[in-house]
Amino acid sequence: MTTAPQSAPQPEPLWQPGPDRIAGAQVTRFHTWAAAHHGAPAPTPGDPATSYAALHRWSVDDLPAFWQATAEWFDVRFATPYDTVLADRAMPGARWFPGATLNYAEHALRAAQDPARAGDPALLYVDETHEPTPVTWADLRAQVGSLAAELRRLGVRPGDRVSAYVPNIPQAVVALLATAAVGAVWTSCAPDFGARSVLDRFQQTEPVVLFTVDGYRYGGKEHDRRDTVAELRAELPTLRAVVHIPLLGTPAPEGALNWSDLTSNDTEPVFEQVPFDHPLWVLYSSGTTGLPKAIVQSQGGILLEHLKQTGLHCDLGPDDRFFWYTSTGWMMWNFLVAGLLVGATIVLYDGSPGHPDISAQWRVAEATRATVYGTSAAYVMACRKAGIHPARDLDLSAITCVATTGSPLPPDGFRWLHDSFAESGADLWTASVSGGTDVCSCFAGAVPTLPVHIGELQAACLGTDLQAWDPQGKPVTDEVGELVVTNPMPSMPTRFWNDPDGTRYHDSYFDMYPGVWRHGDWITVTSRGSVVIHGRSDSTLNRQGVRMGSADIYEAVERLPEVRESLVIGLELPDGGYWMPLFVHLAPGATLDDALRDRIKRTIREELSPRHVPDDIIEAPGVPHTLTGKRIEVPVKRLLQGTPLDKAVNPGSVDNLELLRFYENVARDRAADHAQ
Ligand SMILES: CC(=O)CC(=O)O
Repeated sequence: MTTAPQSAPQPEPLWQPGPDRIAGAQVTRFHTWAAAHHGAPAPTPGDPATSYAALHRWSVDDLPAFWQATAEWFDVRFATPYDTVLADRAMPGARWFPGATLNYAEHALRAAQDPARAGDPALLYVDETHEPTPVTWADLRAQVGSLAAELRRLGVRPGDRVSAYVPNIPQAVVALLATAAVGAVWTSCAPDFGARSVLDRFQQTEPVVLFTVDGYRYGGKEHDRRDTVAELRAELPTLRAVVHIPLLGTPAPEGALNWSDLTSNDTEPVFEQVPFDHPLWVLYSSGTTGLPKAIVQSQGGILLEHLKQTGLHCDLGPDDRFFWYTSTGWMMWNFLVAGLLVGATIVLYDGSPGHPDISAQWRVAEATRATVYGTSAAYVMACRKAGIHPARDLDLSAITCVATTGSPLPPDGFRWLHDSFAESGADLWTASVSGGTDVCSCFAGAVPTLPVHIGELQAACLGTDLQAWDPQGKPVTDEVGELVVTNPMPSMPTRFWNDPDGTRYHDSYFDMYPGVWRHGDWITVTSRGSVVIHGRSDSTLNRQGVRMGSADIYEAVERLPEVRESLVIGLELPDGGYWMPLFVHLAPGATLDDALRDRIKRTIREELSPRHVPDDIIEAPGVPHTLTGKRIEVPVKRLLQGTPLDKAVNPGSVDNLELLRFYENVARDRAADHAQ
């Protein structure tokens, strides 16, 4: 596989943490403590890169010691002790902390019991008015206690599924924590998902309760979802209760319970102590080519992994305000909630990133004094293109870190973030992170003690033996390979919900390299330990045996102001040939004439290589995405290969099904041309 030219051997970092930040980082303190108490190698004074590399090596070579240290460092409360840390390290099938019982929600609400913090905000809720509304730790705990008691009264038992069709509002967090307190299993969809998409998910998990809004506000408009809710109720026969959250102010429909009635008794929460591997929630894959995978993650596994991520990697603590722009239909929402585990205030924004204008997310960060702000790489690139200056025009002085995910952050995105904060004198840590729904976490990303190099994730995360492998299963460095993880992580799925013999789970990650997690991304692990993500390996472009990542092409092409978004597809033809069209969605006012075509080709040739230059450049009315905003490549490839639309894609998984008709027509026209 060829990729964008790699950085020179020792490039200048874009950013370097100062000595105070390194000394104050929680991972630094953890390292010193783990060396004293758990056999980690001693930190190398004055050399944070060597220190982190040694800590990471230890964390993957001695998994039990690392995870035991993590549990102790974060003071995880086991109601019954564990027999051993890792009884079986097989993948799939690893057995973590057998014998232990605990409760995730109990940990998320710990700060509420500190009298000094009970009146501080646990949640800061912001809608499109951009006016923050706090929910204190004490309020959050009381509401969770009340709702958990009501759920029990409704007959909800450990293991029952509790579903939610709600946006990113405080009620969603309360309902998740109450569900976890009971030991029931949470599952959510955002209310912009249509009925079919929700049913594809919830019909697999058969919930007994549905929390639902009547509608939501987005982009300055009200979106009434009462008809969809009625359809969900009709199609989910396992429901025993429906709880109505009147976001638009409508009365509860017939037979539904009122949110406020269930959450207003000031009841001490009772936390069911469940086994470590007891299911916490079911997340779903995008399901573009079939039913979404119903991914089960455990209470203990998520608790430990998220403590590690928020505390050691994002460096969050009680003084932080953690904002990630997300929805309840994306695992980054679950990751955002994890801020509570380390006592941080979490910022919930329910609204459009572009209302009233492209600066909306930055305004939320300003209004809430967010310290760590996460968003999508696509939003950063859109801000760059729009030419805004958020750090100059707003007071973003509380922000210490901007993190991105969703797709690789292109080098121009790193530069833009860094430069726009530097122009107002700020020292911004830019963290591009990558993982997935499958582990509800990151494999590589933020490390507060390491430098940031343009286009690179700082390092593999602790306890994650992340490697790039060639097709023979040999690790490669400074070369592109398949992203694999050679050791189990506690947040890996315990199973898929609807997969009794585990076949779908096994085939999703373990068929290429038995016993090793293969994620489906192309990556480079550099000799400096940083990581570059090149895109999905299931949509690889492969021209005459040379493999290329689509992300590299997007990055080059979308730098041109005329190109709003692009989609490249590589098609093996029946005659042994290869066709690689590039679809471009143009910016308003731009025209795809010969001059623009030439400029696109020249840009790709010069920035990547002649092999990356597409065979055709075709104007498209838009690029289809999954419901969590990722470009849809594989289904478009199938359409171009002649697969009918209803077989190429699961309609419930796409943001704009109509767009796919355009790609279907391209396939039809091509087939007609070839028939002549
Ligand atoms: C952490 C992630 O990898 C999030 C995503 O891109 O879905």
